[in-house]
Amino acid sequence: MALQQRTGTSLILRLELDQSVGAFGQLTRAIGEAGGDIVAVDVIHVTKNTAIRDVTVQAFDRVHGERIVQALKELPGVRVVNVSDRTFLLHLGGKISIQPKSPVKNRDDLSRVYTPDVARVCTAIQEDPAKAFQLTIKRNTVAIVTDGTAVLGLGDIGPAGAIPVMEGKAMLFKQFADVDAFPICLDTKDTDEIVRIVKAIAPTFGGINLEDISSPRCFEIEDRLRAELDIPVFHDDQHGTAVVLLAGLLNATKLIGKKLEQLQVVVTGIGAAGVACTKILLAAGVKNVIGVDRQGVLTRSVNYDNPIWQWYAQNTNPYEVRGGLQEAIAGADVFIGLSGPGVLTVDHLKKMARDPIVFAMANPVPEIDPEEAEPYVRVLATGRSDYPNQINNVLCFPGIFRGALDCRAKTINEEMKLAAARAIASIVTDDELNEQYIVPSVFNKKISRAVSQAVIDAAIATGVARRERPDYTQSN
Ligand SMILES: NC(=O)C1=CN([C@@H]2O[C@H](COP(=O)(O)OP(=O)(O)OC[C@H]3O[C@@H](n4cnc5c(N)ncnc54)[C@H](O)[C@@H]3O)[C@@H](O)[C@H]2O)C=CC1
Ligand SMILES: CC(=O)C(=O)O
Ligand SMILES: [Mg+2]
Repeated sequence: MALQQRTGTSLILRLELDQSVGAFGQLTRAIGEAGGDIVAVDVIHVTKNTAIRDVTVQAFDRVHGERIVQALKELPGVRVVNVSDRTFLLHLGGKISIQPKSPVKNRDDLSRVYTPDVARVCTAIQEDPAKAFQLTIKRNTVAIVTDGTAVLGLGDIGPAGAIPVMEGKAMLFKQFADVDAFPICLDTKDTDEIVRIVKAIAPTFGGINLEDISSPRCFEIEDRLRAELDIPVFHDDQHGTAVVLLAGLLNATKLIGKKLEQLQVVVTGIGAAGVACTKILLAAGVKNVIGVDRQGVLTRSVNYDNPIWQWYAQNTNPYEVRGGLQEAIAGADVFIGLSGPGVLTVDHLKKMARDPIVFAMANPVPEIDPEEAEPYVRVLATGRSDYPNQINNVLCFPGIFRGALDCRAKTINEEMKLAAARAIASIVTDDELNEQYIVPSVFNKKISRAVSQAVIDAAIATGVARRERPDYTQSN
């Protein structure tokens, strides 16, 4: 309930009210009695007998919103003309658009941007394909590719249902790092077909951000595209999440005074994000990670059909813990949730070591209600923007692609990811670091520059940059 209250839903109610003394007071009282919170009132139109007003009301959730509307419908002298949900209003007609960089004002402009003069530019690129980086949108454009099979924690909701999330990612790419990103939602789940389509569209793009493709197909799709394309291919749910998780953990462990090597870490949800987070933790020095999925703890004594689980079981759970979360979490320092709501309980928290660190990162609803968990943990983080410590891949993907595009990296490798994680962590200074502030806010303007510069340095050091001196005086 508390979680719902903080999330809430905001309704704009267009109401026609009789112009009688006390009518507005009755209206506000009815909304208050139904538990709604009036956020704003706008007068739209007034006549001698009636007034039309837009009343913005905050409700706990959709059902609560419906109850408020019903209460108003039953109120004498009030007519509910229309109900709009502010979130839906923000999505009307989509959230992004394409703008030309210069106007086409006359025939001369037309013949340059289009035929006949454009043909000279086309031929120049045909003769030297690398010129596509200078003379087209390629240098600053990323494809956000999904098949809609693992959209947030909503699961397989299909490619059309995935569009709003991909549009949202495109907005964030632009706002935080001036990267032009375009949503591409594919109506196929076939691995071979996805690989073929992405390869076929790749010429337009400087990078491919794979998003919300379910495991285990996501691993093969990414591996094959990385091998076959000469532009960065980055599965955000794996690596973006892993980078931000590591940043958060580096800072959280400073607070509890433990080194990564000393930690017992439990990960629930051994899918795209869970596997990548585990890999980055192992690369950063964590020795004891225990993975738990629906069937329980992954252990090396079991043979798994899923090859990535087979790898996982061989490389984690060094003390061969068996059972479920109940067994895995006993004495654990860190819980990392990348599974779904309700997985973690207060009973689990009570079994953890002193000063527990809990990153409940499932979206949109975390593994445990943060308000329920708070009294039992030292550091708490979620993937959401309405709580402190938002561990979300948005802290990573804009800056990492900004850096990769600027140095024309062929790929995004492990060193670039580790550098990005350290850069994000370093934005929180030792003076600022506290339980409520282990990662910088998404709106901290330093992030994208710090991440992109760290990524460029790592790309140059590891020999994957094709351009060493990006020009920051240009926007792209
Ligand atoms: N905060 C962030 O930045 C991010 C959060 N996520 C969240 O992490 C979750 C997983 O995402 P992906 O790895 O992309 O999905 P995925 O579909 O690849 O993997 C999910 C895994 O969780 C397991 N799982 C589901 N419910 C479980 C339960 N009750 N107990 C144990 N295991 C369970 C599934 O069997 C599957 O192996 C989603 O809720 C997603 O929104 C994912 C990426 C980034
Ligand atoms: C944040 C994100 O990418 C996800 O939840 O899937
Ligand atoms: Mg995602």
